[in-house]
Amino acid sequence: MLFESFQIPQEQYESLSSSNTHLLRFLKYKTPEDNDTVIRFPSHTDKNFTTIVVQHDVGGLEVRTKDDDWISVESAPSQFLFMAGYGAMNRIKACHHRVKHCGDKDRYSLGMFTFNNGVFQVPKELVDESHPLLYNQFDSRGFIRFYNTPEAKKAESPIKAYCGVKISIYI
Ligand SMILES: O=C(O)CCC(=O)C(=O)O
Ligand SMILES: [Fe+2]
Repeated sequence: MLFESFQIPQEQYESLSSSNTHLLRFLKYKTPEDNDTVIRFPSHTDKNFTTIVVQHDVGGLEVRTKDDDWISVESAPSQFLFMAGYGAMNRIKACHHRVKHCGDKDRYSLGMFTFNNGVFQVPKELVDESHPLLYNQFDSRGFIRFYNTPEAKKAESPIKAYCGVKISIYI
């Protein structure tokens, strides 16, 4: 669906979408000991390709907008948040998100993390004069290993630090 929305022909994305691995993770956040609002999962972007999160009963998930405001994602049975993980599609930015959890109830959420296997390359349909190539092709598993290094941790954008296209200006 994601590739189709950018009018990428099926033969182009088939190899990308057929070599994915999905990880379904249940998360439980115990009732906080004090009653102040607590950041339970600090702001981050995911290191996989895309993520779907659904919250059960207790909300708290927030996403950061391009103006650096935080907006909360409603917790409703029919509400799923679909977000870009490393955001190497050239057009879609990685989604910064966090979890704030307060009150007197445990919080449960369910996340489905989709990983690319092998080498990821920005589809050429997403590169043009207004959208120059931002990322060199990279090994998705290699990026996961890089993500836990001190270099990635101090980078504003781990994916840019790993495989961002470096622009040289000659004067
Ligand atoms: O628990 C949530 O709502 C989000 C969890 C999350 O962001 C993560 O596991 O990467
Ligand atoms: Fe996350």
